[in-house]
Parts: sequence; structure tokens; C-alpha cells
Amino acid sequence: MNKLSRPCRMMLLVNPQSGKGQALTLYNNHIQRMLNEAGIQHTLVITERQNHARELVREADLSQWDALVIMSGDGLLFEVINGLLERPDWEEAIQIPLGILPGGSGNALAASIHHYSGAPQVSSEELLVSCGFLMCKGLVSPMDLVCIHLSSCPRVFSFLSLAWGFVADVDIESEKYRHVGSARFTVCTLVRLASLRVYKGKLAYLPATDLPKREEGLRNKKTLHCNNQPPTSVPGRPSTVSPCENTFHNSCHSNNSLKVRKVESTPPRSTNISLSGPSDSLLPPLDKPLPSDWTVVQEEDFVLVLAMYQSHLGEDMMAAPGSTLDEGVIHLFYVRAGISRAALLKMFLAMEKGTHLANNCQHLVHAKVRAFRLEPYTPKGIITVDGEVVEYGPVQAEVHRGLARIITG
Ligand SMILES: Nc1ncnc2c1ncn2[C@@H]1O[C@H](COP(=O)(O)OP(=O)(O)OP(=O)(O)O)[C@@H](O)[C@H]1O
Repeated sequence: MNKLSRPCRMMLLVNPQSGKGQALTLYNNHIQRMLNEAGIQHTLVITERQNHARELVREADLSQWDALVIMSGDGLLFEVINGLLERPDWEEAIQIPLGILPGGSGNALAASIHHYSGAPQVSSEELLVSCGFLMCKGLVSPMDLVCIHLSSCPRVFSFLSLAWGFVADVDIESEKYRHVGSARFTVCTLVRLASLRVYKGKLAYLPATDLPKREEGLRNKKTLHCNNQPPTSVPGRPSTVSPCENTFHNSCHSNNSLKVRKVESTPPRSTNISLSGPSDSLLPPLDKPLPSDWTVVQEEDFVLVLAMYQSHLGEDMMAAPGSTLDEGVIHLFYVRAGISRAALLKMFLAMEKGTHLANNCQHLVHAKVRAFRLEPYTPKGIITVDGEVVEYGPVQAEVHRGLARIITG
């Protein structure tokens, strides 16, 4: 593995309000010295409000920076990615290496990157230190992004997940239990289990049987290059992605610490429109019929639908253990109505270790897909993208393989 050249010009965006409001303290206590010792010049930018980071990267002179690093939860990275893709020069802009240092309460991408590094599950503080080390090593990998279409907004780009039903409900409803700390997820999971809801809707997807080939250069890991020096290439990862079929798995366990993100105060993301970015070749307009090669799920009653493109949904929730950074695949899970509360609880508990797919639960279905469409029939509900609420209604998504670059160490 090649090491990060020094000095490196890094913009470090810190959301002081993220998580328990300790991101700046965590920076001072852990990250500042690590980056300095690694010879990484960084400029600290403290975000002041929602969409500050998005506006900042939309306008920034990116030639001044070798990397944009976010110290926050996943919400700030969502802003940065969408800000980059809203630029007229989005194709170049989205190539800038991004980094994540866990400062929020969910930290799903940081947990995923830590997991991909082969390290065992650790505590929150150890996760921060681990991600700090990976940042100092400075290896950059391609990362899939998923383009999401909502009814009243052309597109947003997502790097983590889309959820409807149980997971989205717990994610957002747990906000009101914030005063009990991370236990709010446990509380809300139990509350939601006690009053288990079923959602009606139509789900269809394009199976990932024929994955798109990407240029080799884009699939290779690259060393983060600094001072405008050319990148040093290192051997690429094997581009093997086995053919995927609808695979029915079983599981049953539950999660007593569902750590996803919140943003009840945040307006739905549909107000933020992204018109630039790559075109979606697989998706017809949202109000038009789907092509005949799509699979339509026969069930209409769901407990949850969850699309994952990274391994973790939270620090201790490995919802898609088989996922990798840039496989060009969406891991689509759904739980059919009829599952018992005990079985659902068992499923979430098993998710903490990522063993839920190894069990036998007839109600949990997992499919590897390249695109999907979800049309809720139940009039009220919550849909989240990367853990934050978006407009409720028909939604469809397509994966763009390796579109972004992320520092993985
Ligand atoms: N200074 C600030 N004050 C209030 N909100 C901010 C500020 N800076 C950024 N934000 C907004 O806070 C939102 C939530 O941030 P983020 O998701 O990164 O942290 P978090 O929600 O605490 O973490 P997690 O999602 O892991 O729980 C972001 O969408 C961002 O727009």
C-alpha cells in the first residue's frame, strides 16, 4: 500500500452539533494531533447551519484542496456529495477524495469503512481513532452512489441506504427519545415492535445479473495525491462480482440499538434539487411503466423495505454484511407482513453481528439489484435516505458504480 504524500491540503468540515455535540472536542482530543503528525495540512471549517457544507462545496475552488473530510454524522457527507454533484463541473468535482470521521450518533459509513479494513467491531471512540488512522494512510477507493428519484424532485444522490417501514420509523421516531441518549433506538424499537405496522405498496427491481463494466482506472484504488502531484497507482481490486439472483434468506433476531440518523427538524430533502450528475440509464420516468425485465414482488404487505449499498446501517448494525464499497449493487431487503414480533426482534439482534441472513426466516427477503422502484399505497409513512426523511411517495433508484472517491486507508 502506498502512503499519503505530505503535505496534503485537506478541508476538514466539522459539524459542532452532530452526535452529542462533541465533534469539536473529539477533533481537539484525537484528530488534530494525528493529522499533524501525519503531515496532513488541514483547514478546519466549522459548519454553522443546515446546507452550509453543501453551499460551500458547490462554490469552492476545488483546485485548492486534495481532499474534503467530514467530521460529523452521515448527514453532512450527504450534503457534500450532493453539493459536488450540483456543480457544472460535477464530473471532475466528484473525483475529489472524500473522507469521513465519525462525529455523529449513527456513523454508518465510518463503521462500514472500518469493517472493510478488516478490523473487528470497536467502540465509538475507537472507531474515531481507527478512521483517523485510515485518513492518515490516505488510500482512496471508488464508492458507489445511488441516484434517487422522488415525485416532486428530479434527483438526489445517496451513499448509504433508503428505508421505508420499520427501519425508517424507528430512525425518525427515535428523535423524541434523544434525552435518553443512544438508548432511544432501543426504546423506539421496542415501542414500534409493540405496535407493529404493516405497509401496503408495490416493489419492483432490476436484478443485478448483468453488472456494468467500468473503466479499470476508476476501479483501482488510488493513493491520495497532494500538491497536485500525479496519483501513484496501486494494484486494483479484482472486479469480480458474482452473478446475483433473488436469494431468499432467513433470519430472526432484533436490534436493541438501532443507530440510524435523525433529522426531524430538517425539511424533506426533496426541496433540494440536483439536476446535474450522471444520467440514469435504467430508470424510466417515475410515472411511466417499468421495463419487462424488472421483477415485480408479489407481496403488497410489508413490514419494511431497506435498500443498502454499504455494510452498516449504524455503528453496530451490519445490515448488509456482503456489501462492498464499489460493487455496483444495491442490497434490497424486505420483510413480508406476517412475521412475528419475536422473529423481527431476533432479526434485528442478529444484525448487530451481520448474521441475520444466515438464519432461517421465511419473511426476510434479500435481492441484489441495480435499480428498484417503490410505490407506497399506505397514505402516510416515512421514507429515509441515508437516515434522513425525504418526501413520502413513489421513489425509484439506480446505482452508479464507483462514482465517488472515499479515503479508506
Ligand atoms: N452548526 C450546525 N447547526 C445545526 N445543524 C447543522 C450544523 N452544521 C450542520 N448541520 C446539519 O446537521 C445535519 C445532521 O448532521 P449529521 O447527520 O452529520 O450529524 P448527526 O445527525 O448528529 O449524526 P448522525 O446522523 O450520525 O446521528 C446535517 O444535515 C447538517 O445540515
